[in-house]
Amino acid sequence: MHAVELHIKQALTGIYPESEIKGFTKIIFTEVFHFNMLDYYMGKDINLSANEAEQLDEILARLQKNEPIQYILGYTEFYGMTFCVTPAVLIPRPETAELVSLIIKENVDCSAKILDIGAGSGCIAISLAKNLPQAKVSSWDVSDEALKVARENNEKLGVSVTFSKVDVLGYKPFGEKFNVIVSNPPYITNAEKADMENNVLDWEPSLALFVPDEDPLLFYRKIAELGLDMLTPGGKIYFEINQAFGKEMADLLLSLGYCDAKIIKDLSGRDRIVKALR
Ligand SMILES: C[S@@+](CC[C@H](N)C(=O)[O-])C[C@H]1O[C@@H](n2cnc3c(N)ncnc32)[C@H](O)[C@@H]1O
Repeated sequence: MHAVELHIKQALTGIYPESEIKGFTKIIFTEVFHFNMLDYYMGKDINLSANEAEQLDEILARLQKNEPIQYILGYTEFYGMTFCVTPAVLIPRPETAELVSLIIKENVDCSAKILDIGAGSGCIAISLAKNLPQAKVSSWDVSDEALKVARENNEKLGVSVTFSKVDVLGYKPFGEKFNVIVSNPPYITNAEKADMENNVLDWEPSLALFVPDEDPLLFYRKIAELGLDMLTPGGKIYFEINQAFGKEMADLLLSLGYCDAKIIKDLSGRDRIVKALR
């Protein structure tokens, strides 16, 4: 084993499983120190300068505190693009890419007006804007820090999503209409915290994650009610959902007067998306 690889292993053993340590090692070698992948797999040794050795120890100290590697690197991949991420934004998840894929597939031919509620890094809105070039995409978030990251990504990735500071829970519609509304809002109940990993609980923004136990559908209900005013007739609403509430979500949309509500499973077979027509 490389001396550096051994050093990483010793620093992280007992905190992470071996497979995850191997993943971090590969990222550190190839993405941080730009070591050639082939050389890495061939077992060639890696020589670090004094500065690089110091940088490695800083990274290991952060990993020892359970900080997600994406925040340490400052970026992550989503939908074939590199998004800046900071602890002010949720790290985009693969399930969310499935939501983006579905919306692109179902709206490919139209110059839709799309509203994304809860921008975070901007991953949904920016991926839609990039892949539906005729669409006009807007996105809201209540967090100034998240909006700063989303706007930076918007500029860096060369799209023109309009990001605005809006508290959706207090929003009163004023007549603006959209063809598509999408949201991946906070949806984890406090009761579910016990099952969550420390790297999420200690590092990702609570504002992006949690809803009160007594009202887990708080954001969905408010956004679906807004949709009644803000969607054009036949307009579409798409939500990423808590797997525990698929049926409740479909029932909620039908009770509000939406039609054709469908629950869609993610690649792991869990209820993950609900969509309906206005
Ligand atoms: C689950 S994260 C989703 C982020 C991003 N869309 C994604 O899929 O990775 C939810 C986002 O909703 C935002 N949010 C929380 N409360 C809000 C509110 N009252 N109004 C608008 N946005 C809110 C959070 O700041 C967070 O960025």
